[in-house]
Amino acid sequence: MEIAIIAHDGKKADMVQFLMEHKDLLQAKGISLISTGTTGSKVEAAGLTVHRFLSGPLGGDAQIAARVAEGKTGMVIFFRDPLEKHPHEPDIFMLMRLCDVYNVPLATNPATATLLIKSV
Ligand SMILES: O=C(CO)COP(=O)(O)O
Repeated sequence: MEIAIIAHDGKKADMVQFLMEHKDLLQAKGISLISTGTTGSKVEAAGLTVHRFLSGPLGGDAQIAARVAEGKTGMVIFFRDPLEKHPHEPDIFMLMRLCDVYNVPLATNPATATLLIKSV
């Protein structure tokens, strides 16, 4: 199963903590991870293998949205920062919208992500 990992800058520390807590499970289940560019470097630093797409503001969210639409990505874990403005907001909403269009599980905070990852 392919899972997308994305975090806004203000949430990257939370994402790293989440990954460290669930690293064993992610590796044991043979999950392949994909990520937006800068988030991907954090995923790698956490000791996990990940395929990195472009940085979010440069089209990375759109690339992952396309994979959701194509049926390639089965879950999206996207720690959004609700207290910041983002120049690529249309891409962010597109990704979330396509998760709903294609009924792909989407977690936007650590509490939901923890529940979702335990169900894999
Ligand atoms: O902006 C993002 C998600 O909308 C994340 O992009 P980065 O992982 O490149 O910081």
